[in-house]
Amino acid sequence: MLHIAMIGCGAIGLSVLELLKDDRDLALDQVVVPAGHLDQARQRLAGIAAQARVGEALDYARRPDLLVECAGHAALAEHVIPALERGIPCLLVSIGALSEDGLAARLEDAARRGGTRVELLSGAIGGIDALAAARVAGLDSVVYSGRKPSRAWKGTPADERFDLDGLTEPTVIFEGSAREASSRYPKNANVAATLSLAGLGLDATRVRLIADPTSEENVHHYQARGAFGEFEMTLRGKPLAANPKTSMLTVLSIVRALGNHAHAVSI
Ligand SMILES: NC(=O)C1=CN([C@@H]2O[C@H](COP(=O)(O)OP(=O)(O)OC[C@H]3O[C@@H](n4cnc5c(N)ncnc54)[C@H](O)[C@@H]3O)[C@@H](O)[C@H]2O)C=CC1
Ligand SMILES: O=C([O-])CC(=O)C(=O)O
Repeated sequence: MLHIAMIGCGAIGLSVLELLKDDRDLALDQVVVPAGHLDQARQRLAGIAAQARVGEALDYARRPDLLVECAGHAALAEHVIPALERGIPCLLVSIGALSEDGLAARLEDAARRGGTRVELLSGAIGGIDALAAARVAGLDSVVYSGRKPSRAWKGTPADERFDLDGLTEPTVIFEGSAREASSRYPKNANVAATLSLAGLGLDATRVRLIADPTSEENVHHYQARGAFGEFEMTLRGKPLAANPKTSMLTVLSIVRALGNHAHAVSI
């Protein structure tokens, strides 16, 4: 039995728990959310994981075997780094946080000092195995575009620059490096950071973000070229009903990763 702690209990966290509630190899012991969200999290968990302790910090007395983060960028410094330092292995989806200066080095250092490992999950994108393998022989270019329905860009810097409700055709709302995309769009450009860390890095990976009033999908497309040859991938993800910014595949990638840790066979 694998005892897990979860950081965050929003659209991703609840969907993950719903899918895992009958898995006898996994037990959710703890959920961490900010102080203002404790009651809401307890209510949300009542039907699916009533046994879980809900707190604003991890209870190290009930040491989890594995911690999974699905909370947002701030959670890395607040919860993930301290857990790694104490030797708890961690799975992350808020990969864009690593665009912050020095944070990737702090994360790696914490894992080394704790004698443990941190795994960056593929989240809403696929092909990370191929991209990271291709990098071994050298990559020349990686170009990514992320296209989401207009409503997914509400509350982002694009909301200030564009009349999102008035758009009638696909509109480029950002063009630049993955580093800039990740820090300006923390809830919408984690995929850009994931591709960068698997591939050419945050500064050399080119990113285009698009608000598309004609689409109901989160469409991720990238093209990689290098010594290995080239490949191209398009992923048309369905957004979660509870959060239109987030694709369902993100949830499934966490469920897969947890299963791989808990079960006898991993794939
Ligand atoms: N790698 C990928 O492909 C993707 C990554 N993400 C990441 O996952 C995060 C969560 O996504 P959703 O569940 O859709 O968001 P959400 O807004 O529905 O839920 C966020 C949850 O985290 C909690 N939370 C917020 N700040 C926290 C903190 N500092 N410490 C602990 N808990 C905190 C909130 O109380 C809430 O329960 C996003 O912010 C994004 O960083 C999201 C989509 C794709
Ligand atoms: O869920 C998605 O489609 C991708 C996403 O939000 C991100 O890259 O942060």
